[in-house]
Order: sequence, then structure tokens, then C-alpha cells
Amino acid sequence: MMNLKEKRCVVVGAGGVATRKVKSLLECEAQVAVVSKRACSDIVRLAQEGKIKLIEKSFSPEDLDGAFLVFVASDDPITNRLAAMEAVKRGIPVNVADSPELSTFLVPSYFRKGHLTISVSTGGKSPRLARRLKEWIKSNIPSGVEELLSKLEKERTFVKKSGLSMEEKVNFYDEIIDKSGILKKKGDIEN
Ligand SMILES: C[C@@]1(CC(=O)O)c2cc3[nH]c(cc4nc(cc5[nH]c(cc(n2)[C@H]1CCC(=O)O)[C@@](C)(CC(=O)O)[C@@H]5CCC(=O)O)C(CC(=O)O)=C4CCC(=O)O)c(CCC(=O)O)c3CC(=O)O
Ligand SMILES: NC(=O)C1=CN([C@@H]2O[C@H](COP(=O)(O)OP(=O)(O)OC[C@H]3O[C@@H](n4cnc5c(N)ncnc54)[C@H](O)[C@@H]3O)[C@@H](O)[C@H]2O)C=CC1
Repeated sequence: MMNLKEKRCVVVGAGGVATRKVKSLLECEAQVAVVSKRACSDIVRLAQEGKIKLIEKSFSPEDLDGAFLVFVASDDPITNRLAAMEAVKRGIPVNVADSPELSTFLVPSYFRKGHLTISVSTGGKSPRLARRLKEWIKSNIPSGVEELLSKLEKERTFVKKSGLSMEEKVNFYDEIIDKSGILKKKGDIEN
């Protein structure tokens, strides 16, 4: 949920895993530089289209100059470790594809529906389960949730300035949510 717009994000490696991270970064409108000895066809195409900068070489510490965020996803554990340590030394948040322990942040499984983002993390315990749960939530998300969100957004601009107490505000929002009929009513949910 970090704002990455126009921020320089460096990705080390250009295989399947790096490609997934690059695509997520482009969705966030980040400025992406990929450093890799060789690049897979998706990365080459993105570079040819001018969407990313591809630097075809082995990783070296100066590749992290000016980086806001770093993704390390080469298939060489020694390179991954070196790049991770360098990022940590420079105080740059780093995600390491083969090492949750060396990562200062992990990437969750997520999907977007308009302004709604749903993400699932297992804290690195089982990425496959994170993905399967995400898929389950995606296929079970009630239709009408985007319309409900825009209604709440509109009401909220007035309610925020209304002078109502926080409890009154929350009850007002709950009433709209309950009326939409797309979720179980608040009172019907057991905690
Ligand atoms: C710690 C973390 C670091 C990070 O942030 O990258 C990490 C680490 C590792 N992943 C590995 C394997 C797999 N990763 C996936 C898939 C995804 N992995 C993602 C995140 C994360 N993966 C972070 C923790 C997230 C969490 O747990 O909450 C997702 C959610 C997001 C993304 O990568 O964009 C994305 C789903 C995207 C989607 O929704 O589609 C699949 C399944 C598949 O592809 O179907 C497999 C194979 C099956 C399996 O192992 O589960 C391996 C072992 C490699 C090996 O065995 O060689 C490691 C290294 C290790 O565990 O040591
Ligand atoms: N976090 C995750 O979701 C997952 C992580 N992994 C791990 O991610 C890593 C990468 O996996 P893949 O993308 O499938 O590998 P891959 O083999 O497709 O790509 C590896 C890339 O690293 C580059 N590379 C190797 N040495 C380099 C160096 N010294 N400097 C710069 N680039 C270098 C290669 O040129 C290649 O582009 C593996 O360690 C794997 O275990 C695997 C699956 C999922």
C-alpha cells in the first residue's frame, strides 16, 4: 500500500519471479530498473516498449544508488545475499525471493477490484496457500461491493464533517452496509 509512483525501484534478476514483481511495480507506476545477467522474453519486451530500464550485467552494489525499494530475485543465492545485505546497509527496504529471513518486507498475494485491495499473507510460511486463499476470496467476493464502496465514499465526505460522534458515524456506515444486503448483518456475525 506504499505510494511508489515515480519512485526508483531496482529488481535484481530477470526470470519468472522477477517478472511478477516488475509487473506489480508497473501497476504502482514505479520507475523500474532491472539488473540481470540475462533477461527472459517478458522483461526484454517491457524494456523494448520503454516501460522499464534493463541493465544487462551482473549485480554490483552501485546498482542500488538512488533506489527507494529493492527486489532481489536472481537464482544465485550468493548474489541474492550480497544485494540484500547492501540494501540493508543503505537502509533501503528489500524483498529477497529466496529468503524471507533476509527480507525487510514480504509481498502478499493480492487482487484489486476498483479501489478495493484484498491481500493475503502467510508470513512466508506457505506462499501457495496465500495464493489459493486469495483465489477463493476473489471468487467469493460479493458483486456490488464496488458500488457499495462508492456510496460509502460519497456519504463519508459529509459524515466526516457532520459533528456526529464516532459511534454514530460507525452505526450510520453499518446501516448502509447492512442495507446493501451483500454481507452478513453485523449482529449476525459471531466473533
Ligand atoms: C516469503 C516470500 C518472499 C516474497 O515476498 O517474494 C516468498 C518466498 C518464496 N516463495 C516460494 C515459492 C512459491 N511462491 C509462490 C507464489 C507467490 N509467492 C509470493 C510471495 C512470497 N514468496 C513471500 C511470502 C508470501 C506469503 O507467504 O504470504 C506471492 C504471494 C507474491 C509474489 O511473489 O508476487 C506469489 C503468489 C502470487 C499470486 O497471488 O499469484 C508459489 C506458488 C505459485 O506460484 O503458485 C510458490 C511455489 C509453491 C510454494 O512453495 O508455496 C519459495 C520457494 C522456492 C523454492 O522452493 O525453490 C520462496 C522462498 C522461501 O520460502 O524460502
Ligand atoms: N518469492 C517467490 O515467490 C518465489 C521465489 N523463488 C526463488 O526466486 C529465485 C528466482 O527464481 P526464477 O525467477 O524462477 O529464476 P530464473 O532462473 O528464471 O531467473 C534468475 C535470473 O537471475 C539472473 N541472475 C543470475 N545471477 C545474477 C547476477 N549475479 N546478477 C544479476 N542477475 C543474475 C539470471 O540472469 C536470471 O535472469 C530463485 O532463488 C527461486 O528459488 C521461486 C519461486 C517463487
